[in-house]
Amino acid sequence: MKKTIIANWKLNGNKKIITDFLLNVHRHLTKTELNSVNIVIAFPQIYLCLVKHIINDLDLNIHLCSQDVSYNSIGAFTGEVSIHMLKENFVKYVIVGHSERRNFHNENNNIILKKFIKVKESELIPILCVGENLKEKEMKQTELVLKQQITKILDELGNTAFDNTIIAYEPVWAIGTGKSASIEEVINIHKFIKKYIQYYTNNSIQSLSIYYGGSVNEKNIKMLSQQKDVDGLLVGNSSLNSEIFIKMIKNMIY
Ligand SMILES: O=C(CO)COP(=O)(O)O
Repeated sequence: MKKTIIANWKLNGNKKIITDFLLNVHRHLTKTELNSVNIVIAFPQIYLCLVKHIINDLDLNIHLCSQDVSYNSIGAFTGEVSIHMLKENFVKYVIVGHSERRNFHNENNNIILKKFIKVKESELIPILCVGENLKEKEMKQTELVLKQQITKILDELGNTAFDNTIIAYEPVWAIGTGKSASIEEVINIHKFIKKYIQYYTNNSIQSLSIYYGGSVNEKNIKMLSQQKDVDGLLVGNSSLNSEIFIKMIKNMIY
């Protein structure tokens, strides 16, 4: 199976920066390289339509991801973007429960569950972000926190909750800090998540992928992507520069 790289641009970029970025990717990666890795980009939602046109014009094998979605479908919800709107704009993946949404927008496990359900119902692929903060890590509560974040969804949706979905382990203390989790930590946690869900669903889970995110860069991406327990990587800061992003993709291949 191809490994995935997701560029999460958060609140960054503009039309020119995004267009130049895609032109550089087109210029510096061969067709074979582009097809060796599943490349997914989460630019700010407002640019997704523009990006789809550029990707089509350049014939780039890149998929679109949204950084968030509303759990409402239609109506008086100022500022929100619905799953239908994302679907109309060719989005394939939707990030749900990123720690920045949890922390800066007070999204709790109930809100995240509602968003997760919306994405699953629409047949887009949800990427559920989970992870502990520094205090929880220091208090050795990582597994407890992960269980709480995951169980909410299992309780509501049952054994098929995570079929054909992605869970991204993103420890909050590793995001934007330059301090990635160690390979051992990543492997252990990914194994723990998989085992916990297998246990909960009596082993009936199908095609659940587990990604890692948190200070992934051009140096550590090779080692991380070579691990069989790591199906993909979510990259913030290091994905903003096309040169580094291209280097990361090459490092995943060679
Ligand atoms: O939040 C992230 C991906 O969703 C990770 O961000 P950084 O790569 O900047 O640590």
